[in-house]
Amino acid sequence: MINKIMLVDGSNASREVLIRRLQVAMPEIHISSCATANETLARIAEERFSLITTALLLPDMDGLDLCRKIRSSKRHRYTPVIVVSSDADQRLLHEGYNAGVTDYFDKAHGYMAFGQFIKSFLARNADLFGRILYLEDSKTAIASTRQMLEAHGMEVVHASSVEEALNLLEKSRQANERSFDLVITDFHLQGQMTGGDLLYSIRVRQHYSQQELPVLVTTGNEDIKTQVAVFNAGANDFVNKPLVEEVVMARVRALLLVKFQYDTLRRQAANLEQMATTDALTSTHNRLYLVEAGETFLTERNDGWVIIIDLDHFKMINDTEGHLVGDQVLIAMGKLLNQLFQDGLPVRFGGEEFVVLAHGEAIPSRCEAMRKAVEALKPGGVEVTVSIGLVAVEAQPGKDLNSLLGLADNALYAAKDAGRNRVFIYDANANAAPYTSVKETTD
Ligand SMILES: Nc1nc2c(ncn2[C@@H]2O[C@H](COP(=O)(O)OP(=O)(O)OP(=O)(O)O)[C@@H](O)[C@H]2O)c(=O)[nH]1
Repeated sequence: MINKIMLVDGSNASREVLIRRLQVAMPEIHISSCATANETLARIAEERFSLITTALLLPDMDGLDLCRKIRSSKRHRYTPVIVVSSDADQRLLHEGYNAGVTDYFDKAHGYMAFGQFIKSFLARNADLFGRILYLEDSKTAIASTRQMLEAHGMEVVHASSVEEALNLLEKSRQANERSFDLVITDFHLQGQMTGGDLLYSIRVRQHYSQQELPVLVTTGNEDIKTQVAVFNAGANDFVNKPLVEEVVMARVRALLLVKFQYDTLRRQAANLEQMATTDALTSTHNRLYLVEAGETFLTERNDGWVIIIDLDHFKMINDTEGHLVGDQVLIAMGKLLNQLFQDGLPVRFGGEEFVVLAHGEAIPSRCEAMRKAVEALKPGGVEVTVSIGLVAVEAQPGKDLNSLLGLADNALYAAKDAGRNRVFIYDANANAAPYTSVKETTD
């Protein structure tokens, strides 16, 4: 996480303005500042910063020399460094890359633009930190690789055998905890099972795709045959031993990027699906969802019911209390239906009409309880009642959802005709009768 910025500038006035611009653009970020290069070097040896900005002319050192020193430090070797200057183009073109400058803010754009520039830089270069399952059985390799990964902000969980690695993967899946973002494994292990076996289990047995769980293989053998074997086994990529930090980290970041982009796409797809099938006002399902999932829901069991609920004299509520209060009533109705029919499929059918699909012998009595609950609801102090019509799927053999909705609607009209605020059931003899006349058992 980027949360600490070091700002280096020899001029008090300029430092103050730049800090203010950063604070305005990113109030959540902690900003420290230094006036000289030596002060900066002492400070960054003590504390870890996620970004450093520096002027090109400092009282005690050239800004690019400071950058070189930052690059040779252990702690901030990979920390982005941004030069802030008004005429650095030529120098940066010739020397900046070698000195390790990451980017350049031209003061000619004005101080106002500085905060937004850094904010957008951070958004575009968000650091990639992942949880890595690391399988290696050589003690010397474990310590150094772990240290390297942790120095780059990775969380490392080590396993020394394939069995242990598979156990850790399975456990995190079962516990539904944050699973691993990347597996790094040696291809040739001393135990009975090899890195190839681990890959086989991950891809074929546990069905993780290469985007869901990337695997980076380390191998001491770089011949083409081994490379082909590594990829055939389902690895995303490989690195040769002895490991070179820059190479390993470039691969790790590229694979984490694949994984995180895949996670984001999956989350967005799930959100879109949710939005497309949910009624925005009442948070019940919408009509589209009823069409898509209704028939399947009813055929899951043989004791299904189709229920239509209509608010009584809702036009009057709108007319006397206003549409906003009307909306509050609809929201309260949606909440109640979602609560009462968590095991069912509550839907806003349109306007002030709801449909619920539900299973169980006690559905008529649950509808009567719902009617009473609406009476007691009084959302925003408004007295509200509902009329309810329902039909049992079993009593109407061969009827599809559309026809059942029509029959439930007949019962609803009978309830309205009989004076509203009541439950009517459409029975097997094509009669719509009030709830109280029906004998029922409870679930
Ligand atoms: N506030 C609000 N009103 C809505 C919304 N959708 C539909 N309505 C209103 O719901 C009312 C439905 O009125 P009617 O169909 O005449 O039914 P009713 O007044 O409930 O009468 P009965 O059903 O016979 O008891 C209309 O005034 C619509 O404008 C909505 O999203 N918000």
